[in-house]
Amino acid sequence: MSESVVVNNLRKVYRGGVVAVDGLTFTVKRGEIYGLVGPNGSGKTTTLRIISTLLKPTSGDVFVEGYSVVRQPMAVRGVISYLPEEAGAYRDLTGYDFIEFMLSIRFKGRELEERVDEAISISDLGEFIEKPVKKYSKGMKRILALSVALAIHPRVLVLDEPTSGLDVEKSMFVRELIKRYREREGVTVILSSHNMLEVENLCDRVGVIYKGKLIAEGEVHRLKSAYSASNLEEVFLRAVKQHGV
Ligand SMILES: Nc1ncnc2c1ncn2[C@@H]1O[C@H](COP(=O)(O)OP(=O)(O)OP(=O)(O)O)[C@@H](O)[C@H]1O
Repeated sequence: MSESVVVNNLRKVYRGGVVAVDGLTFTVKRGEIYGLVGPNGSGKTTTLRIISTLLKPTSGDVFVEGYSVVRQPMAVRGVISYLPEEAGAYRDLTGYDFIEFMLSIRFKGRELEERVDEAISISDLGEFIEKPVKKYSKGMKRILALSVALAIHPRVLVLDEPTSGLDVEKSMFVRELIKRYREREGVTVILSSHNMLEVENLCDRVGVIYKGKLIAEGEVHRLKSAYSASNLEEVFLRAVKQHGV
């Protein structure tokens, strides 16, 4: 597998002096599902927003499919889809109108029709697709936004807390979608999550981030054995202790 996303000595200091990301380096292989885990405020969202070109790093760089987020942000945008944690949809639009509007930014004519049909099929929202988004549950809104992100056919999919606040059924639906899409399209996925169990089941590798630094990284079973831990939460606690950060 070759490299798809290369995060290189990334640092982000917000105005006011908060160091959100502090020398982060990691690589995600093409077709891999990579999970960033860490507590509130550890720098996950900041990192994902930089990868998606929504935020500029203070120093360092990220290469997405070979394109630099600093020097070639437009090229990066052409190969990436980003699902923010609070992926909103305009309340008064129907699900169908939302999908069509979002996809019309990238596609036209016949291709737009095909992508809209694909997003509707991915979302599996049945008759709700014709109802206003304000009638949707949080899970349905997230699935709607994810179906647009997938119908774009990105080479890299960036998902901030894709299942946070969703019930068991909707979380499973989202996880299955991500897995299926990776199998089918070979997309690279980077996601953040607080749900260690979910990350264990979904991700090929994880990066444990704490105070803007990567303090452990690897396949979950290897991390568990390296830290003599029975689950990822224990890995995290032992890594924090070991690194003394
Ligand atoms: N726009 C901003 N201005 C100043 N500080 C910020 C800003 N956004 C985030 N921060 C700070 O940067 C740090 C990292 O925040 P970030 O949202 O990246 O963490 P996170 O790991 O995604 O947290 P969570 O799990 O709660 O979403 C925190 O201390 C946060 O308060």
